[in-house]
This record gives sequence, C-alpha cells and structure tokens, in this order.
Amino acid sequence: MTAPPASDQPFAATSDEVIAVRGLTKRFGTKTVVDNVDLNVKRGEIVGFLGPNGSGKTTTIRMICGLLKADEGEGTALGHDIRTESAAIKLQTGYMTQRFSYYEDLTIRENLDFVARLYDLRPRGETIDRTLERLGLADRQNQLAGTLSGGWKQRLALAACVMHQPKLLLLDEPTAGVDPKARREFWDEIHALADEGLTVLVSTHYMDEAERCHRIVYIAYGTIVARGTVAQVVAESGLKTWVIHGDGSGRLMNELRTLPGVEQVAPFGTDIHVVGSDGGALEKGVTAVARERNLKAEPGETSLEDVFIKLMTDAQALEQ
Ligand SMILES: Nc1ncnc2c1ncn2[C@@H]1O[C@H](COP(=O)(O)OP(=O)(O)OP(=O)(O)O)[C@@H](O)[C@H]1O
Repeated sequence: MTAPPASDQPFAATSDEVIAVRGLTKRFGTKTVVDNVDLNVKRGEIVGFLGPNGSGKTTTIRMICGLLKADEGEGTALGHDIRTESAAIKLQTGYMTQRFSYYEDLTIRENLDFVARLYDLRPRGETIDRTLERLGLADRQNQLAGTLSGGWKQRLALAACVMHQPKLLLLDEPTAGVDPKARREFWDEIHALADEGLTVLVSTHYMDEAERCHRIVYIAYGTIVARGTVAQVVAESGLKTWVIHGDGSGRLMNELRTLPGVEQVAPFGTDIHVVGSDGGALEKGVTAVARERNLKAEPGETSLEDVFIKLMTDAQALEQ
C-alpha cells in the first residue's frame, strides 16, 4: 500500500516544539492578510517576528494563541490544537499586546491583583509579591499605572503576563517607544525567562532587538520571505556592501544611486553605505566614483536593516 501524500498526514509537533503551525491563512473580506504561513518554535527559543507595518504579525500571533480562528491551516501551540483548544493554550500563554492594556487609574499592585483574580492564582498575595520582586517593581507597587514612564509600563505589562507562569510568551512590539536603557533591561529579562525554559515569539521593528533573538522570521504582505539566524538571513540575502568614507553629502548619494548594481544608498555620519546584489558591478561603480573624488572606499558589512529593506522592496514589487 502506498503512503498518503504528506499533506494528508495529521500534523504533529515534535516533542521540543512549542509552536508548530502550517499553512496558516487569514482573510479579512477579500484581502488575504496571512497567506500560508508555516512557523515552528522550539522550547526555550526566542524567535523574532519582523516585517513591515500591516504585514500580518499580530494576526499570526492571534491565530497561534487561539484568539482568532484561521481560515485555513493547522497546528499546535504547547501541544494543543490551535483550532479547537484555545482555552488550554490561553491558560499557559502570556500575551503582551501592542497597546498598554492595564488600568491607568489603578496602582501597579492593584493591576496585578486584578490579573491574579482573573487567573484565580493562589495564594494571591504571595504570587503578586513574588512577581513584583522578580520584575523589580516592588518599590513602585503603589504607583498609579497612568503615571509610569513607557519603560515601567512595559515592565508592568510583562509582569502581568508572566505572573501565571506561562510556558509561552507572545510579545507584540513590547518595547515600542521605550528608551534604549529600558529596552535593554526588558531584553535581559526576556533572556532570563528563556533560560528558565520559557519560549518567546516577539514581534519588533527594532534591528537591535532582532539581533538579540536566537532566530528571526521575516513576513511581508502575509508571506514569510526569510527565516534563520541573523547571520543566515544576511548571508542568504546575497547582498554586498561598500563603504565610502569622508563625504556623506546628498549630491554624492544621488550620483551613487544612478550606478549600475546599486540598490541602496544610506548615510552614516560622514560615511555612505552602498548596497547591491551584483558584487562585481557594485565594486566597479563605487570604486570609480571614490577614485574620482579622492575618497576611500572599502568593502563593509551588510546589516540586517539593509536586508530587510531589500526584502520589503522585493515583496512590494511582487504585490504591484
Ligand atoms: N479585524 C480586522 N479586520 C480587517 N482588517 C484587519 C483586521 N485586523 C487586521 N487587519 C488588517 O490585516 C493586515 C495585517 O495586520 P496586522 O495587525 O496583523 O499586521 P502587523 O504586521 O502586526 O502590523 P504592525 O507592524 O503595524 O503592527 C493589515 O492590513 C490590517 O489592516
């Protein structure tokens, strides 16, 4: 007897996969906003979910935790079917939404108390104390949430979504608008939680945050167009970069943009980074222009930002 085609097999996660979904598709009206997405995340991994605005990150996250029903596709989160067992998934998942969603006119402690009641956590007082200590919020526990800075608000939101000791954290742009020091502290906390075995899927627009993830997945217009470690994604882009030192003027940048092989030109102080897929043409053009002006040009490192801009531009071209 011949085996049925792979797509007819029931879909099962391996024992170390906390998220294993395939073919996820979501339509709003006639628009397909998530199109045939496969995603696998292993226990203890921190996976960055990146992509332009409106590319389907939030929608995918919401389908994974069962807040939104997929139109097509299947899979599991924490071993539970995302289509039929959303209650079990929600109990073991912490979901930090994009917008601060706690009560501004309650204190930090009162907000946590409210969440602890929702989950019926016991003993409630001790659980809140432990969470306040763990997230460094104990000294501010009586401060009204509405008077907190962005960084402290995010810390409260994180406290509220880890208090019930979830096994999976879904973070949707958790540090938008937060200053660099608070962001770094937030990420130290995320890594500490992952070291304890928590699995994290985090959407972000920040390159430095993408670089802090074990792996990244890039989605554009609902379709995943790159995935892997940062080094893999950069290498697979095939982009080459040259740096011209000593003249970051707009006039030189405009001239560089007209050269064959040049796809991106970006100023970095008095340097200009020139990026393209055709390494030979890029080198020829850039070195000739630099020689004419007596400027130094040398090969540089391609950044993740360069790669994302290319992925976005390519995806836009396909959409049109
Ligand atoms: N409930 C809804 N009804 C109709 N359209 C929706 C709904 N929710 C999302 N969309 C649309 O689906 C697309 C994907 O949105 P989504 O929020 O998933 O993107 P995103 O990648 O998270 O974006 P951002 O980075 O801006 O947060 C967008 O075009 C959005 O306008």
